[in-house]
Amino acid sequence: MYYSLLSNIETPKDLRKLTEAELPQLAKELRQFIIDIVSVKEGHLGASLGVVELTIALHYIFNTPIDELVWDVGHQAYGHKILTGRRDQFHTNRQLGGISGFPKRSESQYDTFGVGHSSTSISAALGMAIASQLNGAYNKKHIAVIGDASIASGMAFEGLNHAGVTNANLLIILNDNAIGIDPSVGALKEYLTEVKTNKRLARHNIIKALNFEYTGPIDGHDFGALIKELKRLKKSNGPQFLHVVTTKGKGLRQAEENQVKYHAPGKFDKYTGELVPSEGDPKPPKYQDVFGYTLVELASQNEKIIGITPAMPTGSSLKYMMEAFPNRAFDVGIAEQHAVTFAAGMATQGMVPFCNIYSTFLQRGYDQVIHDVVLQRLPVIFCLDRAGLVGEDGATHHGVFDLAYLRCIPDIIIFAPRNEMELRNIMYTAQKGLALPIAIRYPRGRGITLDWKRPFEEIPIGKGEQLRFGKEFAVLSVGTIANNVSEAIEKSGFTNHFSHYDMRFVKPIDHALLSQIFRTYQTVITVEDGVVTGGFGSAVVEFAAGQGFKGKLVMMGVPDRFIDQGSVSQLQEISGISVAAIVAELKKCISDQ
Ligand SMILES: Cc1ncc(C[n+]2csc(CCOP(=O)(O)OP(=O)(O)O)c2C)c(N)n1
Ligand SMILES: CC(=O)[C@@H](O)[C@H](O)COP(=O)(O)O
Ligand SMILES: [Mg+2]
Repeated sequence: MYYSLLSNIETPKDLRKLTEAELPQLAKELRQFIIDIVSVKEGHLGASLGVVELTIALHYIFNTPIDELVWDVGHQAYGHKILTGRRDQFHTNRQLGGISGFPKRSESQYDTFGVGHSSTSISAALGMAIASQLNGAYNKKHIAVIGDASIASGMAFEGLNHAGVTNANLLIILNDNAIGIDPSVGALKEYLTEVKTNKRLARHNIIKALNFEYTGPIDGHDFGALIKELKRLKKSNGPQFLHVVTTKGKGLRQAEENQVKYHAPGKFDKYTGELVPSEGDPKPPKYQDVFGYTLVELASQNEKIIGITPAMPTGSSLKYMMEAFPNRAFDVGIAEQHAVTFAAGMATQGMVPFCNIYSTFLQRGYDQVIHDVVLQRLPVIFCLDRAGLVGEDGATHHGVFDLAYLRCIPDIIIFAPRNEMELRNIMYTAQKGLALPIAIRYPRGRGITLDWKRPFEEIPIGKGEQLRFGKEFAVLSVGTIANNVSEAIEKSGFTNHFSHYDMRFVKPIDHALLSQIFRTYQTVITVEDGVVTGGFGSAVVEFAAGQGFKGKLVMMGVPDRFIDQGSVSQLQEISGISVAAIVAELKKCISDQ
């Protein structure tokens, strides 16, 4: 496609030179540009297609970057990036060394706030707005664009509650497409549906009740309606709320019809919209599916089992239990804090809650883990998907902190399966009844074997395993990074020199096995796909110090800095936990001997 208008836009100043009549043509080009690139480079699609008109209208009417625009989550900000100086870099989106898939302050002055996790936009924009007033910048507008799923989160309510008693120059735009990644849930979603279909409700508008000037709902694909309303809102002050209705995936038939799949569809044909089929032999299952299918299997045997996900039924594969046992599986919306405490409540009643949360998103429910679950020794089973380096989502999404942030809590069991069978077996073990809560962390992506659905076996709590015997050195790992270690030992050329232990449990760590290791070896290497600071290796080092170990300890793990986006193998290389990096360390042990 020839981008007659888009190719002339370097910044929103160029956009503002267009006539209103030219905006629909620009929208067409911007949509096509996003499709052209995302179809081959992958990324989030539906959300950005849905806000093309809104993005153009906001930069057209408001004086960005002086007026500050905050995108919630940020997965819908591709159009914003392309219109704000990053059109020619957009083909590097989410790749190593390229631009981030989310707004990022260090990337552009138009990215006013770094995002990736949801529901922060109202608080951030309110902070900016009140600070602007304190700084005497009374005419600056602060705009938060938030989706219907993200506004249902506790943080968003906290921001609304505060904003409603201020005179901040804050405009909140609710981009209501009635879907998150999966269909939106909850009473607020039902309320918004009624507002859209039954205007009588407007008299009892909850947003007005919170002291906002409310307008809408308006059609977010209609430039006439958008421009008129934004011009009006630009002139008024105080907390304002504009309810905009859009269609996720707008402009690509398949993306409109299958909004869940086209949230982030992978590669697709830019002309037909059809997904590019994955080729090759049958593949081992994704860990999320091992979790999802195993939970259904266990739930059919144990009626106390409950499944909980905060807004990720597809990503976590809890959807299988939601289909099989709709009364015992809950999507609670983007509400990690609630999900954790809801699970705690269930546990007090003798239920067996499996609370599945992406490792990175559990960070939001940290106090709930400590105060509501662990302090009360409630046997909640946390399944932390997307642990370790997740790849192209980058720094906001890597699940690398969990071992460190959980390990410092007393009375919690922490386990990382080495493969699919271990994930199944620890789920089986946990639902039989543990005296303490347990966190089971496993990575994004696929396992290692097609033959994963084997009979259940109980896993002894707190016991590690020796996988390989070698005479000189001990390598200790937890979780699936064991596969890198095994491969590295094979490739090192010194297989007889290295013992390999899968410690399995970071807490309680196997003291008997560690004692034996430190009595036997003078060099011990730990490997983990989490931060070295405070993680598994730290636990081993603390133990060694307690034993007065005088030999050499090497800790391999994610270094003490944020890791940006790239493929998992690229990021493992950067972090020093790739097969090649481990081989190099093993060879060094040999040469230092
Ligand atoms: C705290 C947190 N939990 C979960 C997610 C995963 N997530 C990313 S986008 C999304 C749905 C957002 O839906 P909505 O706000 O309606 O925006 P839309 O995609 O419809 O534009 C979810 C659940 C996240 N980014 N942050
Ligand atoms: C924006 C966001 O937070 C999600 O869309 C996330 O990118 C999903 O990650 P997975 O692709 O690993 O499910
Ligand atoms: Mg939505």
